[in-house]
Amino acid sequence: MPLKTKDKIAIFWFRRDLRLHDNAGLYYALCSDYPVVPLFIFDRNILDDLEEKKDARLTFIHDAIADIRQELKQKDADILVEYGFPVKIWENLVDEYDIAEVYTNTDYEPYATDRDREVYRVLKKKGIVFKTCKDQVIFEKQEILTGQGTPYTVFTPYSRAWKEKLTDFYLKSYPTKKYFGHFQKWHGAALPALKDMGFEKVECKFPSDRVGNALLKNYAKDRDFPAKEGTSRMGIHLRFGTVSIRELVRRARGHSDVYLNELIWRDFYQQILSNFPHVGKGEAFRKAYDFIKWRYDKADFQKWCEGKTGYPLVDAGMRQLNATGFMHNRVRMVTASFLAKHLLIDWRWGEAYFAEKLLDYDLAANNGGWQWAAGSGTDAAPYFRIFNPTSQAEKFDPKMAYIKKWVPEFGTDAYPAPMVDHKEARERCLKVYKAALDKSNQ
Ligand SMILES: Cc1cc2nc3c(=O)[nH]c(=O)nc-3n(C[C@H](O)[C@H](O)[C@H](O)COP(=O)(O)OP(=O)(O)OC[C@H]3O[C@@H](n4cnc5c(N)ncnc54)[C@H](O)[C@@H]3O)c2cc1C
Repeated sequence: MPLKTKDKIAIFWFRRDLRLHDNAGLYYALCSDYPVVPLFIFDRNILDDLEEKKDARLTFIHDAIADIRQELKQKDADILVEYGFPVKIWENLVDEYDIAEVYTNTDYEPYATDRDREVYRVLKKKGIVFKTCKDQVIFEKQEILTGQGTPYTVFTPYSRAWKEKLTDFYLKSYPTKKYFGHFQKWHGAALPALKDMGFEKVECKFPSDRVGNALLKNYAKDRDFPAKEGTSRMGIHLRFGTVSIRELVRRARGHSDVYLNELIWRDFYQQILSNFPHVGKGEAFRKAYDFIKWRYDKADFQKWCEGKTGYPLVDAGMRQLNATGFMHNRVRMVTASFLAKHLLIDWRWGEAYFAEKLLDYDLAANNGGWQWAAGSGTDAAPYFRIFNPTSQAEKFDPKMAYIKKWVPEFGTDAYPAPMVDHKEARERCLKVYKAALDKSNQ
């Protein structure tokens, strides 16, 4: 049966939480007094900006929605899937259906915050309650503060406070399954195909959504070596919410403190973005670093993008990124540092390139990682500590297995000479950074 316009319903709006299990907002919707209709919007404000029409992230999202739909069908329920501009879509939905309440999970990115404010206005005009829930992080914005009531800007004390506050209460799973009978019973139209939205399905194997015991056991010793499969590849699942952060933290606790720490980094950068929104608007966390005279050299940037810098670890990383949409964390740090410090190219160019390519792209973590590498971010190592890409390769890829995989011509005449000399680039960087910081002190 189709969705009837006279039924009074609650809507649960999926965004970065594409799962039916352990989902906070969905749980509260299912506990409301109204039958629940799930909704997903393919958002043209985001999609229209994607130049690559074979974007694997779209395939991932589409697959996740199809899985949700499949599960709902077993309960005689369905999901409303729209394509367009969210505010406009909501204006239509409130006219068409008798909506009592709307539930969703908070999305902390600046675009999402602005969009939700607009949607709130549309709903309010009709007297519809809009409830947002914490789901994406363990602790949000104001939950972990210093003794002075200010946000932490240094990771180590933040992580200590985070661990002190953590109790089982924050990790409890939301038992949505118990309430699956509260979905509205109806059958909708087929999902819009990717090609109807101007995209193509990408044939690729996404990482599993499971983190095995062996991985957690060896994580501390293996995670820094890009040739090993030593990290969990949970990035894309956490980005789109196909895995619950509470579930992962429960797995990490008691198995790997080092892994838990990485999950805390994720919360840390989310709260930085919420508490210091200027970082999400193209500004350095430490304003003094915006005095740096960057080189906007397109040809050099292109060499970096293509993995043709003549520094094999940097090149391997960039080629892994271009070919797979993934880059190992250690190599993300080295490639980012190389762009900002060796090439003195504005880190924002690199940030944008990663945003386009990474399957696990997340504004808060990406911006945090880039600003860390450029020295302008939180908790930064002093700017004069500059990664040496050659010694990083010797230390973390000692048998050159990673390099040989991605840069097979390394060691032959076909491989380019280093595009900058490490020592000279280092000195140039120190000079330019110092001049900027001196200027900001004037
Ligand atoms: C320049 C730069 C850009 C980055 N861009 C992103 C990004 O767009 N999206 C992203 O999720 N991570 C980003 N990171 C952090 C990190 O590199 C990735 O989270 C990690 O490599 C993903 O692989 P994994 O899932 O196997 O990680 P694992 O090592 O298995 O870690 C598990 C999870 O912990 C979280 N995590 C781990 N390290 C960090 C970190 N430093 N900051 C925040 N969260 C972390 C991620 O959610 C990750 O999936 C970036 C790091 C740097 C230096």
